[in-house]
Amino acid sequence: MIRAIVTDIEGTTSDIRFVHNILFPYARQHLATFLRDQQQQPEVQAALQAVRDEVDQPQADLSTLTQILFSFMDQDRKSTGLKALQGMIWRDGYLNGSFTGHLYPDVLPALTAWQAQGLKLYVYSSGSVAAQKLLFGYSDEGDITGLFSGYFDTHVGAKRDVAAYHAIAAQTGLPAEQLLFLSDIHQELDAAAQAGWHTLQLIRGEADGESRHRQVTDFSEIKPESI
Ligand SMILES: CSCCC(=O)C(=O)COP(=O)(O)O
Ligand SMILES: [Mg+2]
Repeated sequence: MIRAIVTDIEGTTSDIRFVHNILFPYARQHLATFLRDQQQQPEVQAALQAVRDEVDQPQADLSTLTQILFSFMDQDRKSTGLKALQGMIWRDGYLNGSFTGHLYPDVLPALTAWQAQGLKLYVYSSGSVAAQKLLFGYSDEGDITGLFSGYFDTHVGAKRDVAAYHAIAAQTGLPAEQLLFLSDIHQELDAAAQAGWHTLQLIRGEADGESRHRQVTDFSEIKPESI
């Protein structure tokens, strides 16, 4: 029996075009100014140090780090340091009303119903936990963060690594067979399945012919009690 649902964001709860056409360009546009003005903030220093560690360049200065971060963005690299900085930059965008966090219309009704059934809800995204809370806190449907019991990002591991799903299961206190992971990316679902989780793949756009996971087109098709 499913007792908790863990959901991905990009391509699952929210349109990939919101992330790639709104969020990522906003971070790119403001990165250099943000780093110049905020580099002394402890959370910014910690993120920059994480980038130095990631590329093994302990002496890298701000100019070098800025170029590295631009190249990470070009590659859509799921760098923990980059993701932390993007989240800090997006905060201004949410607060000044530049955008709200996209939610597919089927998401909030389903999450609300699942919570009412007694299921615990969690988020697992490559975006930082702070960025996840912003997206759901300033969503198209208002602040829906109260629905979630917890948030996970790449600090537990990469989304294609089996170990990340073991770590999340341990933190929820539930056995793998009581956990359901929702994602649009079959390699992420492969890792969750290898950890013993149930999986469902969201097909919000083009079909994924290589997937071995059960597929649904939106959250209204998901019946946790029948899994
Ligand atoms: C928190 S919204 C931004 C998501 C993000 O930065 C990203 O790289 C997409 O990650 P996901 O794991 O949700 O596909
Ligand atoms: Mg996704």
